Amino acid sequence: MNILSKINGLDDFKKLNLLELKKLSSEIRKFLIEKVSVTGGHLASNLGVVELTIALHKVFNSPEDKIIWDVGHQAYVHKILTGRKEQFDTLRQFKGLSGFPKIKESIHDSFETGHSSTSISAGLGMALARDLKGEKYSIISVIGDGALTGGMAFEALNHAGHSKTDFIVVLNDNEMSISENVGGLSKYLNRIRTAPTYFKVKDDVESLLRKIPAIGESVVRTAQKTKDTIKYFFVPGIIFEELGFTYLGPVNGHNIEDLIEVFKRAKNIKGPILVHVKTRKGKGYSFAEKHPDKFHGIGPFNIQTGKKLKVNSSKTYSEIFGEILVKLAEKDSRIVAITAAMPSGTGLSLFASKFPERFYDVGIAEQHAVTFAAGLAANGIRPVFAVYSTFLQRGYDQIIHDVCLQNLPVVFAIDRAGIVGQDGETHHGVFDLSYLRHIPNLKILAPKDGKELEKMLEYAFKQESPIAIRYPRGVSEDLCIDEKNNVDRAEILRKGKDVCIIAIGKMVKTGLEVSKLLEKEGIMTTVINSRFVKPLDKDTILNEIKNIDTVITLEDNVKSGGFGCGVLELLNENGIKGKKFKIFGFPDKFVEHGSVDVLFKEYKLDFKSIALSILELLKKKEI
Ligand SMILES: Cc1ncc(C[n+]2csc(CCOP(=O)(O)OP(=O)(O)O)c2C)c(N)n1
Ligand SMILES: CC(=O)[C@@H](O)[C@H](O)COP(=O)(O)O
Ligand SMILES: [Mg+2]
Repeated sequence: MNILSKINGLDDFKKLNLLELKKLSSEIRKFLIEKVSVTGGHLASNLGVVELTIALHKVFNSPEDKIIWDVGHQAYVHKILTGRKEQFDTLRQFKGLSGFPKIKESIHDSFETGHSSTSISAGLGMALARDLKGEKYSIISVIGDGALTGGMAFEALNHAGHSKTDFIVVLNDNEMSISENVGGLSKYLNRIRTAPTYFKVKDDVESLLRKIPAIGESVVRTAQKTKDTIKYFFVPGIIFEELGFTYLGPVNGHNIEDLIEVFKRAKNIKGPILVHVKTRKGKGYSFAEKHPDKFHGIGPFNIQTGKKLKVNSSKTYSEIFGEILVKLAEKDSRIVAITAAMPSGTGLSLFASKFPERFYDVGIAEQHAVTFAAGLAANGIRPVFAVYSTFLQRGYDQIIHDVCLQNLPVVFAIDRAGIVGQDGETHHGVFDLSYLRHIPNLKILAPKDGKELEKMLEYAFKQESPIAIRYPRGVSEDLCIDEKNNVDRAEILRKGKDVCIIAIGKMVKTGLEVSKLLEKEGIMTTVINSRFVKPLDKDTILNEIKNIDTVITLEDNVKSGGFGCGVLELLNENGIKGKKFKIFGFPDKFVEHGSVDVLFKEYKLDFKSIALSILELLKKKEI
């Protein structure tokens, strides 16, 4: 690591010659593999953008010039070059280096990302602000071919193209989203990947055509009028040209010289430019090149074998969901499944292989996915949209306007609800209970374990109205199962006279642990597994708290507008007064990255901290 060890920031980097840059790219790859094999992280995307990032930083001058990384999972090389390589041992750990761009981490991180397809909108906003202030520098948005499938990216291209402002979009095309990329645009990009590199602007082609006697003026006129002409054959990125961009490319994204040349050219052309760069996801590490999906986001692994280090044999909630869905779909041919570019993460791969004709990967298009599900349901099909809690935030209006207003039987299987861990602020699923609970017609459930998820899914497909089931990231630890108890009622797990704990989802386990700990202190608790966030099982809850002075709720959602607020509303509406009441959930702040256990302790939501808080509460008089 001769060259890398001497680089402590962009000033050192800027002095390197081409040969040194080439060596540096190999050293960076080795460094990334070594570090991510220990901490885990988004390896394959970063291995693919080594030369691209080097060339960008060689041609542009960060932080004056601003680079915006779409999704931001591929910004590790940028972090290395901008003075953060020493922090890589702490990557994605609590208080350590974030896996995404963070303004507080560096002045070279000009905009924060985590969710996809935002970089062009943000870049355009920054470019137009620059123009308004009369300033001069470059703004570069780097977006992947997967992120380009998101609707926002198109909205922004449409706006940027006619804005005529100086703005560069770098399309990092590796033919992959997390899984294989999907859709018509992806097919179009595949076609133009093989075209010769094209550095001229569309107008040049027209003047070239004019000079060919056999073609001449009339063809140019026709070319200007119709889309199906020779002009479209000559200009590979015509879609972008028609939107108002100058298209440059396709360029080999692993050739630093070519990249430097194209970026220099882009820097000097006026108006919006799109540079199409072809890269290979996982480049330089055979296992990641072969399985870019597995190495997209990976836990600690063995570098020699490419195998994950920690293998937990228990099933994850996603796997359980996928398996049950297949069973249900075998019995009911109306059941179909939708994903927005997360087939494996949501556990839908099995369903996709069993029922390819009933499986839809719509790309990174959560809004479309929700309304598409509404359309299917409106025409007699039973869709389930399996989606991470944080990404469903994108579909909020569609849930209200297209699904719930018409009371359509769409099932939302909301994965990664609660704290997800190392991805941090942008990815924790701690808002869903609050952004869903106030929507009329929607039922919201959360299972205490995998077995209950199974029952809840069966229940969901029997409903004639929308229903959301939310469950956490990771493996399910089975608690007790009450065969007689249907999931349409709350479940009483323990009975006690001093405190009533009403818990939802994975916090039911915590509730039981709290209860056992308090019992050692002579405090007897009732523990209710609410199962429903909405509608609450009013009869069970009111009956159980009748003779108990202290009521607490547990949830892995923010407190504001969440499950506890729902219980509080229930008590209020039923005239229940004079009890001590406390909501345990996440506070009104963005929760940082770190392991799930560490974060629960940090926010005093582990069972010991909760038990201590309850003891405090019992000492106090009424609140
Ligand atoms: C709104 C949203 N939906 C889903 C995701 C999950 N996600 C993260 S990266 C990714 C694939 C992105 O593909 P691409 O932009 O081509 O980048 P690559 O990993 O290929 O470099 C997906 C689906 C996300 N971050 N944001
Ligand atoms: C960057 C991104 O949004 C995804 O890659 C996400 O990190 C996946 O999370 P899981 O590891 O929970 O599937
Ligand atoms: Mg890609």
